Amino acid sequence: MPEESTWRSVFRNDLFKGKVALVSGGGTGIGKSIVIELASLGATVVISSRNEEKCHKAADELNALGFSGKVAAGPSTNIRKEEDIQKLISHVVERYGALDILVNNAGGQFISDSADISKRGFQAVVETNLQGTFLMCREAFNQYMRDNGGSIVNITIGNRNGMPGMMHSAAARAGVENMTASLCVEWIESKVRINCVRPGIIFTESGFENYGPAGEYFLEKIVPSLPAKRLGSAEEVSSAVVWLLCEGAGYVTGSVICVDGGGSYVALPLVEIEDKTNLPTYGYLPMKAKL
Ligand SMILES: CCCCCCC/C=C/C(=O)SCCNC(=O)CCNC(=O)[C@H](O)C(C)(C)COP(=O)(O)OP(=O)(O)OC[C@H]1O[C@@H](n2cnc3c(N)ncnc32)[C@H](O)[C@@H]1OP(=O)(O)O
Ligand SMILES: NC(=O)C1=CN([C@@H]2O[C@H](COP(=O)(O)OP(=O)(O)OC[C@H]3O[C@@H](n4cnc5c(N)ncnc54)[C@H](OP(=O)(O)O)[C@@H]3O)[C@@H](O)[C@H]2O)C=CC1
Repeated sequence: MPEESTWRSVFRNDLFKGKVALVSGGGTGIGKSIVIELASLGATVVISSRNEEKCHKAADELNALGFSGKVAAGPSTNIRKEEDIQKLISHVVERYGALDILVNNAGGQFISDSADISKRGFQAVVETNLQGTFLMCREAFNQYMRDNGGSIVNITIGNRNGMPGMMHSAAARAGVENMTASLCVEWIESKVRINCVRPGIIFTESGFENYGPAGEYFLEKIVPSLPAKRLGSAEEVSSAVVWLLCEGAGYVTGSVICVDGGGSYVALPLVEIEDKTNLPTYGYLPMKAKL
C-alpha cells in the first residue's frame, strides 16, 4: 500500500462525500486499493469477505492511516451463500442508511487444465464469480438502489481470448460482463449505472500467494509477452473503478474498461503448446507451402 504522505488520488477529494460504499474483498489487494480511493474521496466504506478478521485488520490499519472511522468491516460473507449476501446488504443499509456504491471485487479461481477440473471445482468458481456477483447486485438493487439509484462496478478478468489454464474463471467473468449489459438496461429507470473493470495481470501480494510457485513460473513467462512489459498496479485499477463510480461517468453504463496494458490483444502463454501440431489438414489441392 502506498505511504499516505506520498499517495494522492487524481480525483477531487470530496467526490464521494456523504456516500456509502460496499467493496467485497476489500481487505486485500485491488479491493483494498479501491477502499483507499473511496475513503480518501469522502465515502464511508464497508468491506467484507469470508475472513472477517482480515477485514477488521484492514479497516483498523486504514483508519489509523487517516481515514478515521470511514472504513468499517461488515459481517463475514461468503458470496457463494445467498443468505450471507442478504445479511451483508441489510447490515449496510440498516447501519449506514444507504448503499450508494457497490464494488463487486471479491472473486478468484485456481489454475488448472480444463480436463482436470472437477464438477465441484467448476461450480465453485462459477458460484463465486458469476452467481456471487449476480446475487450481490440483485440484493443491492432490491434492498436499496431500486428506490434510490446507485452505481455498481464489477471486477472481471481478461476473457477476450478465453483464458487457457483458467477457463472456468474467464467463462464466469464473461458471464458477468454480459449480465452487466442486461442489468444496465433493466435498472436505468432506477438511475442505477452498472459497469465492469477488466484488469490484466495486476501485482497484488494476496492474489499471487494464491498460486504459489506456479504463479512465479507463469509470471516469468507472461510478463515478456505483455505489450506493456510489466504488471499493472492495484492503483491503476482503482482509478478506473472510481471514475466509473463518479458523476462524471453519468452517461456510461453497461461498459467494460480494460486496465491491462494492451494484454487483451495478445495471447497469454498460460498453457504450453508443443511445436509439433496434431491438427489434421483438410484439402484437395496439393499444398504449396508447408503449413
Ligand atoms: C499467476 C499468473 C496467472 C494469471 C493470473 C490471472 C490473473 C488473476 C488473478 C487473480 O484472480 S488474483 C485472486 C486470487 N485469489 C483467489 O483466487 C482466492 C479465491 N479463490 C478461491 O477461494 C478458490 O480458488 C475457489 C475454488 C474459488 C474456492 O475455493 P474453496 O476452497 O472454497 O472451494 P471448495 O468448496 O473447498 O472446493 C470446491 C471444489 O474446488 C476444487 N478446488 C479448489 N481449489 C482447487 C485447486 N487449487 N485445484 C484444483 N481444484 C481445486 C476442490 O477440490 C473442490 O472440488 P472437489 O475436489 O470436491 O471435486
Ligand atoms: N491480480 C490480478 O492479476 C487480477 C485480479 N482479478 C480479480 O480482481 C479481484 C481482486 O483480486 P486480487 O486483489 O488480486 O486478489 P485477492 O486474493 O487479494 O482478492 C480476492 C478477494 O476476494 C475475497 N473472496 C474470495 N472468494 C470469496 C468469497 N467466496 N466470498 C467473499 N469474498 C471472497 C478474498 O477474501 P477472503 O479470502 O477473506 O474471502 C479477497 O479479499 C478478484 O476478483 C480477482 O479475480 C482480475 C484480473 C487480474
